[in-house]
Amino acid sequence: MKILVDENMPYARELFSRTGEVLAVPGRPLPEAELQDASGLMVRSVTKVNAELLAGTPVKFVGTATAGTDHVDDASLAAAGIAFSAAPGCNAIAVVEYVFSSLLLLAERDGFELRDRTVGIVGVGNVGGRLHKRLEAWGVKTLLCDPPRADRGDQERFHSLDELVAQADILTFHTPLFKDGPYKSWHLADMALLMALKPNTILINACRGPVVDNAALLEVLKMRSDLSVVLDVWEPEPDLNLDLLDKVDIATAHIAGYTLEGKARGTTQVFEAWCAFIGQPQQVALESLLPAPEFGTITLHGKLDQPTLKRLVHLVYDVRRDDAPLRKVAAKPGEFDRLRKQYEERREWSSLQVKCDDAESAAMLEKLGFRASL
Ligand SMILES: NC(=O)c1ccc[n+]([C@@H]2O[C@H](COP(=O)([O-])OP(=O)(O)OC[C@H]3O[C@@H](n4cnc5c(N)ncnc54)[C@H](O)[C@@H]3O)[C@@H](O)[C@H]2O)c1
Ligand SMILES: O=C(O)[C@H](O)[C@H](O)COP(=O)(O)O
Repeated sequence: MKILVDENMPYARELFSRTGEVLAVPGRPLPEAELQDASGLMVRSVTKVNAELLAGTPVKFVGTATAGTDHVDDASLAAAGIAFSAAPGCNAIAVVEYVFSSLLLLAERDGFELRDRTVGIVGVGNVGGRLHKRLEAWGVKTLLCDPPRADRGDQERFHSLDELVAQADILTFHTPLFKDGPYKSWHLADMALLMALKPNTILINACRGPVVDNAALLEVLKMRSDLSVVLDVWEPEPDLNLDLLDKVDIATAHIAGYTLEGKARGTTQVFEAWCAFIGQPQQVALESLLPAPEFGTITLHGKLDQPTLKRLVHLVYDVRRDDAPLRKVAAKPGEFDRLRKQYEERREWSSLQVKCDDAESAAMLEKLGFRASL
């Protein structure tokens, strides 16, 4: 049995080879000839998959090691009798830590306390929900917008997008990309929304590029120098708008979810789904795969204030390590994908053990996702 796996899926070779012959291939472009004798296809978000691509091939299972699924036409796969499985939530912690890393950087640059700001979260699922919890733990006021959850009668207090725009100092998008339908998110942030943002708003997009109308954003940034913008995702990718890149404050190559843990979870979630599909169920413990973190333990004396939190956060992941390389190479074709393929190992905050002499600081660090002890 031959299984094609995206070459950007850590641990895929060693796991999938337990069940068959594995071939690691680039995701963009996918070498389609290899599908002719493949039973399974494991992709990431850069590979567009539909029944047409797989017609006439023996592929019976498609897995994506990603949270987003807009690159897969799952309805056409279902109609063709091809099973599909994704990896919901696999990299949610990574995206939350990306957002914190960015906000703490901007807070230091502009001299504000996060606790004095209101954060509007659009899309309160795996990413938005965790972001909400960690911001609340740090004492930051949040406003939540999630019409699908509100319509399902979820107990959380939700607001309209207009309310968030009117009240939030920071607006961060974490929705799937829906091109149509009742919860269409394509160009959710359009010219009108962008012009209506409060003075000095920070806008973050780490979900899908087209959720923010990039052409409109560029026009607005030419008129409004008060706004700060963090973009991890672009419209389009990989050929992002270089004028827009120049104007945003933090720019990265769709790597917000790229912790080793996040990617490995994506691989294991899809591997377990594949094993169940072929009738050989097995579970994989993430810890059995991951190497020990580079920076194990650090000692913290006294109280945890914002500058100290920033130092800890940036010790594990400083978003500038991804911003500068993108700006250097973005004009060259192929470099956006190269940065993503050759991504230097990044770990989650839980990889850092913080020894504290203050019980309150230790409790706070634990709530935020670090490992802390007294
Ligand atoms: N930049 C990255 O590396 C990266 C990593 C992970 C996920 N993502 C993207 O972020 C998205 C969110 O990830 P997730 O894991 O939280 O997904 P999720 O499905 O767990 O949560 C999405 C939430 O958005 C809500 N939603 C749907 N349509 C909405 C709308 N129009 N307005 C407001 N809310 C809406 C849903 O009800 C849901 O609660 C993914 O779909 C993916 O596209 C990007
Ligand atoms: O939806 C996701 O999970 C992320 O956007 C995804 O992980 C981005 O990385 P890619 O799949 O493109 O390698």
